[in-house]
Amino acid sequence: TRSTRPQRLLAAVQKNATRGDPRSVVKAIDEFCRYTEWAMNVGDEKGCILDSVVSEVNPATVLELGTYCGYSTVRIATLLPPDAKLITLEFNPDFAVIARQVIAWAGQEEKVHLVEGSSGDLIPKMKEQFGVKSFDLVFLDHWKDRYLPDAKLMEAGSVLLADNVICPGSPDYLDYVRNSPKYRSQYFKSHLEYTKVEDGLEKSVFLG
Ligand SMILES: O=C(NC/C=C/[C@H]1O[C@@H](n2cnc3cncnc32)[C@H](O)[C@@H]1O)c1cc([N+](=O)[O-])cc(O)c1O
Ligand SMILES: [Mg+2]
Repeated sequence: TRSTRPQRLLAAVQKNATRGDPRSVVKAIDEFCRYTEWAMNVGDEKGCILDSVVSEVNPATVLELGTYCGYSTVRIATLLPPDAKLITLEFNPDFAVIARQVIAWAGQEEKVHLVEGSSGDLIPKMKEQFGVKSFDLVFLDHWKDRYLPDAKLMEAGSVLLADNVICPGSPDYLDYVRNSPKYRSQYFKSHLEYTKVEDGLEKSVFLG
């Protein structure tokens, strides 16, 4: 049967990236998605904004919602100190299988804990299951209609960084974080990965 897009993306990583070199994995995925087959990774342009926010927050604990193929997982993990923890949630087992191999190829397994399941179920269990009361940084890049309900599950002090607030868009989430006194929100204008369409990231600092 025909391969899936994540399988073709992984094959491109294994063919073109150097094992243990996370930057070469990021580059291989970006080249594959730009010149061969588009895929919904945060991409190189928005990825640089993601990198700058991760470096600024310098988090000890990170939660990523929506692993997909592990592109942003690798970008974030590469910037974390050895004792930092990145928990990434993915409910599609086929995507999880691919992401684990991309993360391994990049040599980032030690810092990454990929948990299979849905954010709505897992976030309430974070404390008891992983001993993490709150995260220093949360990267939201999963189904756009889950951003707001999941943000409300996590109001325990952290910086939220959301992908795609313009395209495909998450209007209810954007309205909430921009108008709630609990957040100081900031928009980073960019483009939808590998295209000229406008998109951006929204960084929202929880004020308590
Ligand atoms: O739709 C987009 N992203 C949805 C991402 C979805 C990914 O997160 C997982 N997931 C979903 N809810 C989950 C809940 N819990 C765990 N994993 C979950 C899905 O299994 C998938 O791996 C998207 C679309 C475009 N686009 O141009 O169309 C561009 C982008 O950058 C995007 O991120
Ligand atoms: Mg996205």
